[in-house]
Amino acid sequence: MYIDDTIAAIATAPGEGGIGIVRMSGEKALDIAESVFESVNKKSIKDHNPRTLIYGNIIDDGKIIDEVLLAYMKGPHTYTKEDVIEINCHGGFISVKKILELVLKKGARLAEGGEFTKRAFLNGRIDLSQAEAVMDIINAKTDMSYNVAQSQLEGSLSFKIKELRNKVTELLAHVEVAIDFPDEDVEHITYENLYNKSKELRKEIINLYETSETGKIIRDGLKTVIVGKPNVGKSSLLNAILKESRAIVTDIPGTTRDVIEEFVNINGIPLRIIDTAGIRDTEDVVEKIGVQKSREFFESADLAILVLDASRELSVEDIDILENVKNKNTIVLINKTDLENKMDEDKIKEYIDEKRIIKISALERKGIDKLENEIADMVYKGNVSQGDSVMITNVRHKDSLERAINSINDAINAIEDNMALDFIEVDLKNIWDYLGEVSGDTVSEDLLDTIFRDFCIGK
Ligand SMILES: Nc1nc2c(c(=O)[nH]1)N(C=O)[C@@H](CNc1ccc(C(=O)N[C@@H](CCC(=O)O)C(=O)O)cc1)CN2
Ligand SMILES: Nc1nc2c(ncn2[C@@H]2O[C@H](COP(=O)(O)OP(=O)(O)OP(=O)(O)O)[C@@H](O)[C@H]2O)c(=O)[nH]1
Ligand SMILES: [Mg+2]
Repeated sequence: MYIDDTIAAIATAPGEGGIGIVRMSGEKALDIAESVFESVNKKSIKDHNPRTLIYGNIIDDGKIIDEVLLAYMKGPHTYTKEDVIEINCHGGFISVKKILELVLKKGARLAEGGEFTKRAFLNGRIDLSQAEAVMDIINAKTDMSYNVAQSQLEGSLSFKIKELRNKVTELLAHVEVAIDFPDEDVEHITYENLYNKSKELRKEIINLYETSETGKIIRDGLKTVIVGKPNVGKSSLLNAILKESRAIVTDIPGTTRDVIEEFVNINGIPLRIIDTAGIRDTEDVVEKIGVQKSREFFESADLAILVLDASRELSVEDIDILENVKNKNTIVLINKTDLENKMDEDKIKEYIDEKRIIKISALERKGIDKLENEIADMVYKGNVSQGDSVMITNVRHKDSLERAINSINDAINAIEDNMALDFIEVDLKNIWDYLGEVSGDTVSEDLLDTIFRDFCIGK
């Protein structure tokens, strides 16, 4: 693919900072840079060694805009494989904005989100899963999500997909030979061979697919909603987990009106923890909206933490919420265990597995570690992942693998039914295509646009 325009964007985060970077990529990057930059030694950019920082000024209409360091990287040995110019100017809002406007005036086009990385993909430096990993690195919330993304950027997933696709190619070759040179003996061996190899391949794809459950949580976080009736200590729990006084805590029921959302790292799992308004029937208009929101958040949660008050008897409201959570991923916390116990634990066990009932005191920060361990157990299901094996973290990849598995099931059924080899060939080609969606070998232009649109500007 030939790309002929030159893109520009601010690559650093907006705001006050020591240095800001304006970045350009494309055929005209060097010419545009030459037209706005004056090095102190008066030599043009191209007469300096590429990939060295050149000290000088950005000039517009004879006026100095900013004192900068400029780098010229000559394609194809660059991030995008095109000519790249980076201008390191002073940070803050104004300098970067002025320099960006100037290079746009000189013929560059404002880059779309992720467009530099998209070019790295289109120009063949990295595959699509690596490009997506770049974004995951930027968005990583814990060391573990970072490590998985880093390993994908290095090509761990690309390599695995290549390996799987090579196996499909081998199978296809067998099938094609048998189609081209029909012979009963050969055909018999082909079917048996195909059957065994297809089953091995299915196992391998399924193994990879199954990492996606944990993988998604490692990348996107576990949406965890704290629910319960008013005054049981939900906000106190949030504060205890965050180790800071984030939410307002009072002894007045109905204190929390809106949802409060924070990220916290629990044994490597990014937990999106959400404190909600206590659920009860109320005439207060504001509180009513809060209660409605609590219910909505609770519906879409990956994990519900139901808080009960140990110093009171189980009420109708508690039981009502218990009824709602019993079919979900739920942990029940019996809070305020520092006070005299009035809670009938046996009754709770009728709704929730005993293992998922934990006694805590949010006030004294007791039992929080037990809660954290239980969450980690639920996510890792015993097999603690360090995030160093090949892992599926991206829903798009998961969906493609699912399609590949369906096709290999079709192929295996076709072999079992002794169907004509042409049918099996079609299934195998589908597997090849679906696996190729992960690496980006077989994706449409539209899909690429949707994928890169979510990236940040300047990446
Ligand atoms: N200033 C700056 N910092 C940055 C980046 C950048 O583009 N600019 N990066 C990104 O945003 C990341 C670094 N990633 C990069 C990846 C590849 C190449 C590159 O030029 N690759 C060539 C040359 C390799 C070589 O010298 O052998 C290639 O692969 O052909 C550059 C940066 C992080 N830091
Ligand atoms: N003794 C004791 N008191 C607690 C504990 N946890 C919370 N409390 C107290 O219970 C009261 C209510 O706490 P909150 O955290 O505001 O309760 P909430 O569930 O968020 O209440 P709403 O926002 O109104 O739904 C406060 O007075 C807390 O200090 C605990 O473990 N032990
Ligand atoms: Mg509260």
